[in-house]
Amino acid sequence: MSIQVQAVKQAFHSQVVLDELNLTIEPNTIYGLLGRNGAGKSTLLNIISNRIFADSGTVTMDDESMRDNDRTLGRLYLMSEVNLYSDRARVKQLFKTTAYLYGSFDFAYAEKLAQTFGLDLNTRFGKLSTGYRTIFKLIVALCVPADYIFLDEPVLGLDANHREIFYQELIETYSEHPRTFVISTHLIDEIANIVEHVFVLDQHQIVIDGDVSDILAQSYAVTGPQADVVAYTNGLNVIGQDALGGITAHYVYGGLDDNRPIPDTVKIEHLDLQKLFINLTNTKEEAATHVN
Ligand SMILES: Nc1ncnc2c1ncn2[C@@H]1O[C@H](COP(=O)(O)OP(=O)(O)OP(=O)(O)O)[C@@H](O)[C@H]1O
Repeated sequence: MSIQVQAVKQAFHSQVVLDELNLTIEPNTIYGLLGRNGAGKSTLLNIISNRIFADSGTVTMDDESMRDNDRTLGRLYLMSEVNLYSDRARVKQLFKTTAYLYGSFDFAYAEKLAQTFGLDLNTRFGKLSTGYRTIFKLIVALCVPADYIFLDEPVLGLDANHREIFYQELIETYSEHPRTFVISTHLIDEIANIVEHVFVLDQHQIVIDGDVSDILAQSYAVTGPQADVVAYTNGLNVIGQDALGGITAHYVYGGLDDNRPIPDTVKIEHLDLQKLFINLTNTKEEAATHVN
């Protein structure tokens, strides 16, 4: 019961956003969808959710097309910045509307979450602050009976305490009731320990598609005197570099050469997800500014 995105192309006017993009979203997994501003993350989530139709390519759930397919689309929920709610409706009415649209809704959990976040169920949607609108949408996303939940910038406008509550609740609800979450966010450090698998979208394609632990296991920072670092990383996949004082760092993705002796002057550590992402998606101009 997975979702397959195959050869999806999307352009707006003459600007290509997604080009022959492929990926598979499996059941019961927490994904991170990472990409620079304008990379096409929202476009991709909108295409999978039928909010926009791709120029070409297919989106299927177990070989069944998801295009205009109520059965498959009913198993999916997209939380995004787009406002689908009437300003006059009260929060509790909106929960009922969602229950009607999706066939059911976990009212007990929604009330518990509202209490935890301090959201008054009697408030009209239009009176909610930016942060509380996000909180309302998050509560809906966690309480709808969907198997695939897409969270496009889920913590937009949330303060640090509310972000922490959200991450905790996400982990708890996922462990009690596994389903798939795809989280698109720029706060990579905050989700690095939550997501199991990442997609990195860059240059119109998915450039990384893998389990976080596997990806980080083959991502390295090699630091030391410039000549030694350059000699050691020669021929490896160097995705970025920094230089500070006499110390040079080369960032390597894709493994080291086990037969190559490591000079005493050189230190090798694993990269974290954020540092890996920054180096993978740096433009040449940006990368040049890191080197003295
Ligand atoms: N309806 C539209 N009409 C024209 N251009 C669009 C439309 N939707 C998106 N775009 C363009 O497509 C590109 C990708 O936008 P998208 O919102 O998918 O990126 P994103 O990765 O979600 O970005 P961000 O992280 O900044 O939210 C951008 O250049 C955007 O301006």
